[in-house]
Amino acid sequence: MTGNLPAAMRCCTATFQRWAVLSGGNRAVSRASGSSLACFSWKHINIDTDSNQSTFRTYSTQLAYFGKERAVAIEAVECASRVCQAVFKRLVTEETLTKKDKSPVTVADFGAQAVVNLILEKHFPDDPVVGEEDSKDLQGEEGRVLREKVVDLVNTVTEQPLSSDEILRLIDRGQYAGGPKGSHWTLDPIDGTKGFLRGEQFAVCLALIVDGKVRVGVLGCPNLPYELDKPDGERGVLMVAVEGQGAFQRRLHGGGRADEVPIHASKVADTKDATFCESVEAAHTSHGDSANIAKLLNITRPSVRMDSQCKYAAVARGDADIYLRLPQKAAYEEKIWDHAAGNIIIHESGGRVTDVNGKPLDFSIGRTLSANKGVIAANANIFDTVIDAVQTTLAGKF
Ligand SMILES: Nc1ncnc2c1ncn2[C@@H]1O[C@H](COP(=O)(O)O)[C@@H](O)[C@H]1OP(=O)(O)O
Ligand SMILES: [Mg+2]
Ligand SMILES: [Mg+2]
Ligand SMILES: [Mg+2]
Repeated sequence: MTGNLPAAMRCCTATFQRWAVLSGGNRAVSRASGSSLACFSWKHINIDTDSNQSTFRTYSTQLAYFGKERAVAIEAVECASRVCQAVFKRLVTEETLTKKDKSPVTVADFGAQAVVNLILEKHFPDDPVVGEEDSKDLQGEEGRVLREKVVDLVNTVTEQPLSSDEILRLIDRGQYAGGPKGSHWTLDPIDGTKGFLRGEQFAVCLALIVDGKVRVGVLGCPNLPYELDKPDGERGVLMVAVEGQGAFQRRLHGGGRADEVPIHASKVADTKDATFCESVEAAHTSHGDSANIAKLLNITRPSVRMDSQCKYAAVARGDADIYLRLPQKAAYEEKIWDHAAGNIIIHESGGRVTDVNGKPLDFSIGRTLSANKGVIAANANIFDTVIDAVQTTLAGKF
């Protein structure tokens, strides 16, 4: 299911039709669901429940509760998702698509990173951030046009107007190097930029890493259907997990904590009954290797291709059973912001995640997962069988 085909042509079986809504988007729906920035101000942000709970960051106590972190991360992701949706509504047009103009997603990327960092700084001023973006492209005369668009965007959601220097500073709060000690956040302001531009799947991804391990993760998925079986129903899902506390989904701009329901990875025990998902982009994963792995596992259903960490979301709530991300090049190092939130959400939903060699993802090294190659996620029942098939197929290449 690629973005080149109209949604109606992308499905040929009942399963595919059910899935088309996930991997394919519906521009009309996602436009209609985008909220207007004009009616949104972050002064309305209301950190719900738990925010006054004290939080232990000394992880060895095992008492970490992370109530405030959870609530602040949700608000930051919701706010950034609204920014992205407003940009989509306003700036992505048939013309920008025809011209393959990426400027709307660039504006949204920088705007979303500034907004998340503003909210994190307000509540956790001492926490560094490993964010995907930096302000280099916004500086000087060369960056003026883009910078002005980002500044306008961010100032639509702030209580007081921020100067462009202040906004660049906020974006650059994301330059932390990461590592094994202490606390830091990791942020992908828009994961799945191509999905965003097509009106398909993308995600705002935020996670807290303490002493090298992911403890809190939030995924904002504005175009993900709330219920897979209701393809014409509402879209916009937020998933959240805290270590040891389970994984939950709720409506992205909905009823708050009262709206949360626990999510669980599937219980499929025979891989022949499994559905697997993978990137749309052939540059990000080997579709050839995944077809061979599927054959070994007797999987007959076509793969579901979608952009972004929404693939983790699909496995975490049992819409899919397996996520395969198979290296194309041995040299590519996955980035921590592309996996941290999805990783904890899978673990807390009862699923498992490792790299292609069965090694847990190591978030303690720095900005990249330099000790890992690729990513495999699956429900716990079939995980070992899947890793065996991956190993047989890749034959020690990575
Ligand atoms: N060669 C690669 N292998 C794996 N992932 C990649 C590769 N190049 C870019 N990416 C990252 O994959 C993510 C999107 O993944 P998906 O295909 O699952 O939607 C993006 O964050 C993108 O990073 P970036 O956009 O910074 O280049
Ligand atoms: Mg990304
Ligand atoms: Mg990104
Ligand atoms: Mg990027």
